Amino acid sequence: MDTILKVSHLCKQYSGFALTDVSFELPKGSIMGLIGENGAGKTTTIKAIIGAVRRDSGEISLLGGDNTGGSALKQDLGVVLDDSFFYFMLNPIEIGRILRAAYRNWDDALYRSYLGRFHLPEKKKVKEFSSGMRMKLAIAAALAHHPRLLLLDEPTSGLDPVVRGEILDVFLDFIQDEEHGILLSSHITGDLEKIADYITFLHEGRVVLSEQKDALLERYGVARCAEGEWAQIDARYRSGMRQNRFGCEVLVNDRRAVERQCPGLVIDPASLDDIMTDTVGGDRR
Ligand SMILES: Nc1ncnc2c1ncn2[C@@H]1O[C@H](COP(=O)(O)OP(=O)(O)OP(=O)(O)O)[C@@H](O)[C@H]1O
Repeated sequence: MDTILKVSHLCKQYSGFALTDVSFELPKGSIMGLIGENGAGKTTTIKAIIGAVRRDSGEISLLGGDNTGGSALKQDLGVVLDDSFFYFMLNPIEIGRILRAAYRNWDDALYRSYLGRFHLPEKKKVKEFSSGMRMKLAIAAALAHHPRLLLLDEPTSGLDPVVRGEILDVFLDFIQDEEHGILLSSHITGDLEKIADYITFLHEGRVVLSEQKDALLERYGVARCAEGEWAQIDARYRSGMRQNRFGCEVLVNDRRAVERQCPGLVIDPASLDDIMTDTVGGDRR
């Protein structure tokens, strides 16, 4: 597998929180969604990848080298962090002038085409932008120097569904180039179901799973059980359980095997939300 990003055994300790043994690989030409509850460690992972957070141990290889490549590496990376700082007193055109000086491959025509595509006023000060407009500006700026790898921390948060759809289309266009890759964190799992090829799920600083999204959604299911019915499902297939008014829902990690084992049981496909909430939140028996 030709990877564009490989994180191996990454550890980072803060007081009260530890990122522990985080490993995953992003193949070229694909999009990975990083999911997990608030405080799971998604931003810390992305910051460690770009070197904004010093790791305690582990290896990070991106774009074929380690992540200490300095400014040469920066040219190939497009980054949007959830606390992206912008020059609030400037307008998008003035910001473009600053970024042109920082990036060898800065493409002013491309930048302005994104400003147009995202309906951003070129001459309005950023301090007068809504949070959604600021996010769109951050994405336009991240794309306009022709990066190969995009690292995006919650790029669609705060955006309405129509704009989210437009941004997802931009990501899908970007990934048409087989040499490109995208790692993005999001709480909007529906967006990831649409565009991600891989999912990495963090919980309390550890990787719960990291695999191909289609395989994951194919494998997992939600069994709708009447009271007591859950016990017939082999314990090794039960990944989580949630009580409801009619009995309980059991998250199963091998739908086909459970269908064979319990032919009468109704098993629906699981969503990423089901997998996240039931794996870490449910009542596990
Ligand atoms: N500079 C820091 N010093 C101490 N603790 C930190 C620091 N940065 C992050 N943390 C802690 O690390 C943990 C993980 O935070 P992180 O921002 O990586 O989570 P997240 O998964 O991105 O959360 P969210 O979905 O809320 O954005 C949190 O408990 C946070 O308080």
